Amino acid sequence: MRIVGLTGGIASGKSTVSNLFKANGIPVVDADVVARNVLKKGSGGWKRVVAAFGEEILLPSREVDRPKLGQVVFSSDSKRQLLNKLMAPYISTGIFMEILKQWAKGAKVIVVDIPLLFEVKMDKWTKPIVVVYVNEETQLKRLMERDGLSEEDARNRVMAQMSLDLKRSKADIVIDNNGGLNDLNQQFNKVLSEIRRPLTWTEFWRSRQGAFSVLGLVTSGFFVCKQLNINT
Ligand SMILES: CC(C)(COP(=O)(O)OP(=O)(O)OC[C@H]1O[C@@H](n2cnc3c(N)ncnc32)[C@H](O)[C@@H]1O)[C@@H](O)C(=O)NCCC(=O)NCCS
Ligand SMILES: Nc1ncnc2c1ncn2[C@@H]1O[C@H](COP(=O)(O)OP(=O)(O)OP(=O)(O)O)[C@@H](O)[C@H]1O
Repeated sequence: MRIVGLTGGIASGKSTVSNLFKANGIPVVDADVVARNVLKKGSGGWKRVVAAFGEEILLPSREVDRPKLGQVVFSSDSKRQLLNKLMAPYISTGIFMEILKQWAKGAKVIVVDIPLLFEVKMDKWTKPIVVVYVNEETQLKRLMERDGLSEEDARNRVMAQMSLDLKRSKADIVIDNNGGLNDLNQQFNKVLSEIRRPLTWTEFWRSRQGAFSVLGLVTSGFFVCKQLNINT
């Protein structure tokens, strides 16, 4: 199985690109969705986060008040690191389970959309790595417009991540999303044909089909050897 890593900065356009992959029949595992699920009321992640940050981060429904927790962690490095530490095991297990589900369904190529792919060192599990790049001005403008944030809050969120220039230098494929959606679509089509190229042998053995082929080979090898032993 080919596990494509999709990353970038906050509001650089990862979800927009993810939607293009989905529209073309490529399954996407979204780390933000996994992170949301592990913070649902009553879950293990929720309990640890409430124990560490207190009941003041809860809504009357006792679900986490996400904008409030965002305010807390995006204005303090130490609090963000604490949240990351508490949630990391739940998020990585959740992502692994989603990948496993796709493997069991027989998917040959999947995309894993992880904003913090490099920061949490999950880049070693994905190849190729696609970085959706924008310059800081476009990033801040799109972030402020989409989430209704002040410039200061938007800058805090951008600063909470590895710089996009550094991420770009670590990419196998860069999508420059400074232009409009037509431009993005054209670049996307090239990326799509790149990631749909035939699997390498290593990727093939990692797929469900490859694993069953190994099992089939081992089983028939066993019976052939047994037969040879009987006949000699
Ligand atoms: C702080 C929270 C509650 C704010 O929720 P909110 O709904 O406002 O934002 P959302 O989850 O949609 O995230 C939006 C974007 O913020 C960025 N972001 C989220 N968490 C972090 C973080 N810990 N460090 C840096 N950037 C982050 C990502 O680019 C993400 O795509 C939430 O982001 C969270 O639980 N973060 C910790 C989990 C995490 O690390 N998520 C990233 C997945 S790898
Ligand atoms: N090429 C583009 N032209 C104009 N607007 C765009 C373009 N690409 C994305 N956008 C807009 O920019 C905003 C951010 O994009 P998107 O939500 O895809 O980013 P993201 O990287 O997934 O963000 P996050 O890290 O917060 O999950 C959205 O409002 C989206 O509609």
